[in-house]
Amino acid sequence: MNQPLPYDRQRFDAAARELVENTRELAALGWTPATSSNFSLRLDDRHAAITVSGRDKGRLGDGDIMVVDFDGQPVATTQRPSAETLLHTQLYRRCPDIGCVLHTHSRVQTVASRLFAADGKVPLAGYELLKALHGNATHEAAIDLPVLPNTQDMPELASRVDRLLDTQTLWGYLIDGHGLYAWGRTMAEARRHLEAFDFLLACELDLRRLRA
Ligand SMILES: CSCCC(=O)C(=O)COP(=O)(O)O
Ligand SMILES: [Zn+2]
Repeated sequence: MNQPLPYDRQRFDAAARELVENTRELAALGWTPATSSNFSLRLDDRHAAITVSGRDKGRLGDGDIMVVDFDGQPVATTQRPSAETLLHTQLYRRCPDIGCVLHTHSRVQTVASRLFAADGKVPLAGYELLKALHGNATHEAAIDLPVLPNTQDMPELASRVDRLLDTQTLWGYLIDGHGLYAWGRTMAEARRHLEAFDFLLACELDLRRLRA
């Protein structure tokens, strides 16, 4: 006899559809080269739906989404979750409001992460588009997008993120030579944040070129 699932199956099915649709759209922008990037949605207070590791994110089907608990362990499946699962589940565990985490490797994100790595942050100020980030009501907002050193040690990376979150509200961070993490309360909000960061980083790169 099959064991009952510890999560709501209908909720998982809906999350899988939403993840597949949004992942395909982000892949079509060229933001998920060479199987990179990973995407997740909260299911409840202990589980998230997340992309299976190593899949071509432009060709995902429902079978490429699985469930993990907030320790990053697979639930009711033998599939292997994203290698970066811990960077998703740490946010769900820590912040009950966070409903969606998106990670991409666009060229703009990767170049900016290299350029600003030594400073540990990208200062973003004076842009109307800062209002796309939840909580910012005016273009006069100024934020620092953190840039963390890359490592394959996910617990180490997760503890750096935890330390940042201890002192500030964040909607994303860069990892040097790697890509961008962004999140939100819903898929729509997480996408808005992801797209806003990518646009603002592209502006900063253009300004650097034009001023050189
Ligand atoms: C070939 S991309 C290297 C791993 C990575 O950074 C990534 O985003 C994708 O890893 P996943 O295990 O989630 O497919
Ligand atoms: Zn990655």
